[in-house]
Amino acid sequence: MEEAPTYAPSLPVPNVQEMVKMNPLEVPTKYVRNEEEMEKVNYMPQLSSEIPFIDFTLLSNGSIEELLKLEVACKDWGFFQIVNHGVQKELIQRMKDAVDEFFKLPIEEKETYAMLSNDIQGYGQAYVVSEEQTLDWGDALILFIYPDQYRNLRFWPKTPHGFKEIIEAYSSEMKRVGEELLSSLSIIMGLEKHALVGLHKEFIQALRVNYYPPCNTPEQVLGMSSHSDTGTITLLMQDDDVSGLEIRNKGNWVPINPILLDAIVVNIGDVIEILSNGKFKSVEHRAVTNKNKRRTSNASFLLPQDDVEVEPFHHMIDAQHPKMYQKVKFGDYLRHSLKRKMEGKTHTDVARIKEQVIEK
Ligand SMILES: O=C(O)CCC(=O)C(=O)O
Ligand SMILES: [Fe+2]
Repeated sequence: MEEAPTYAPSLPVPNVQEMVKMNPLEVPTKYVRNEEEMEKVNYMPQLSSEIPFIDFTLLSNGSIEELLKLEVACKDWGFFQIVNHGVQKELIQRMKDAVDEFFKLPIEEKETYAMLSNDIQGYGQAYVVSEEQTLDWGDALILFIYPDQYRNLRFWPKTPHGFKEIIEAYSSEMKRVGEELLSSLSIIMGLEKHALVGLHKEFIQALRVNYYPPCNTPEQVLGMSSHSDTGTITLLMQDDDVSGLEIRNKGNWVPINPILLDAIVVNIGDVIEILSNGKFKSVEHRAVTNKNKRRTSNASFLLPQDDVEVEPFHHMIDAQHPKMYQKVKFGDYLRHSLKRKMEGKTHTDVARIKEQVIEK
């Protein structure tokens, strides 16, 4: 059986949780963003309530109304929240509790799962490619979950007890929900229901658990730099009561607050943007931090295999919608993005035809 391929190296950087523990008031200059990057002038919290909520059960049953909502969400926001998804509340809570317990472990124990210098699985940070780059105020645990043979159990925490089984059960639910969403996405792209799942043959699913410690001056730092997700779709679970996720919409930053417990935040990745020839948007997003509260989130990424070729569907190209992207091999595309710092949508350049303007 084939093991997971290697993705990309990232430079070692300090553990942020530990740094804050030792010196809670200090914000080293390596983390301080310039004002332009923080862009608080374009902060539009009042738009937050317009980000669509979609009933997953109705959607899966083919409700035209929900399919239309999904289409609007993918075109106008690139993000939506799903409710009524059938993932047990108790399982979601067990996942959140286990994540909390893991990050509470002493640093020495967490570091037994530290990323190696050549790849992104394990505990640490990704996307750090130069000594000069401004660093994110957060730590992460990245694991490959599917296909099964991509799992490297060396990086799967043994504490808290049962974490492995919780991750497996939780991820299997994210896979179910994700694949079902792709059926609905196929329909709104004018394709046969199983087309997108078929195109991927077998998905890769990766889990990224994010931990953002509190920051004494949250207006100066970012928990996660602005980026768009490179894969097909992402399913994100946020903390129940701590905000931090912000998304781009018409040049503004709009927060997605956890107002409905257990809602899953879904976003369209670059693969869907390319396949749909730009009709459905892979939207830039970032995480901000809080002064007194730590925040966690966990993201399940559904990605194509390395050898899958991605290019716009013919039927989505016409005189009004000229071809925006050229064909890319997903493995090359992903590695290209992992070799850079996260910087909005700049990594999508390799796939874009000519110098098209990146919408913000
Ligand atoms: O913490 C968040 O809300 C965002 C996480 C995210 O964008 C990611 O892991 O790709
Ligand atoms: Fe993301």
